[in-house]
Amino acid sequence: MKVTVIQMDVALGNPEINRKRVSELIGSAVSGRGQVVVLPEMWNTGYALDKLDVIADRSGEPSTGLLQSLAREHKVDIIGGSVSSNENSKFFNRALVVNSQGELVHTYNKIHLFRLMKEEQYLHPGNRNKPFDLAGVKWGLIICYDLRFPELTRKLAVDGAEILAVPAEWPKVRLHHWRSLLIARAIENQQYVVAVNRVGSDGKNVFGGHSMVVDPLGEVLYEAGEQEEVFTVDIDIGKVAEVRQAIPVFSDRCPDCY
Ligand SMILES: NC(=O)CCC(=O)C(=O)O
Repeated sequence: MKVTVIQMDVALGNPEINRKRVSELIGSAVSGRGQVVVLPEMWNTGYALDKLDVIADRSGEPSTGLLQSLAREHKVDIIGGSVSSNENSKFFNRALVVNSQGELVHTYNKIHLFRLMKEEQYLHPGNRNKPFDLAGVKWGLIICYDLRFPELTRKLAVDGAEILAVPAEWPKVRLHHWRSLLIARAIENQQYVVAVNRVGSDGKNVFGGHSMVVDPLGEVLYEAGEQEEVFTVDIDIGKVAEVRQAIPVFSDRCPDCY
């Protein structure tokens, strides 16, 4: 399976520019190659949280419709990172996943809201997260700060996830945590990790890029730099079962003992 990561800048508070950019990047980078494409966190608005009543999606639109038509047009599955979405005046940081037939196959509202970027003042947290099927593979998806809560990723892996997608807006100042936690989640859960960070600045934070794909042994298969970049990595999903058989963490774990 080929996974294409779109490491992009996000125009603060300007969904029109961001939708245009996402359309261009998906169109030019992946047209006709039959891949899973992954976008970063809050790519429609960035963290313009005080303007969400005007600029956020309403019930996932227009972002869902846009991703559905791009998926159909380019015949790609899209893990559409996350977008700010207004549900009856409650705002969520919501992940959207559409398959290549243009069907919305998964949504997830970020559970752990990040106080350092004031999310808890503007957004409502999600309260559930389950794996989903895409391109014949079982995926888990968490959003950015969720990465610091290993029990969430472990539960997704116990429930069957073989690959973890991590859309993010992770500041450069904590890149060391980003890299270390992504590699740790891959090793401890013996799964691939596909992590997509944004680049650029929103005036308050400079975002670090370093999107990466990590294999189930914790080897970094590709790591981007700190500029916009689109890259594709071949994933051998059979490696998940191989590693889980070689080091049987999932049969040796003892949740009743701790
Ligand atoms: N957007 C986020 O959730 C940022 C999380 C972050 O920066 C962290 O250090 O955790």
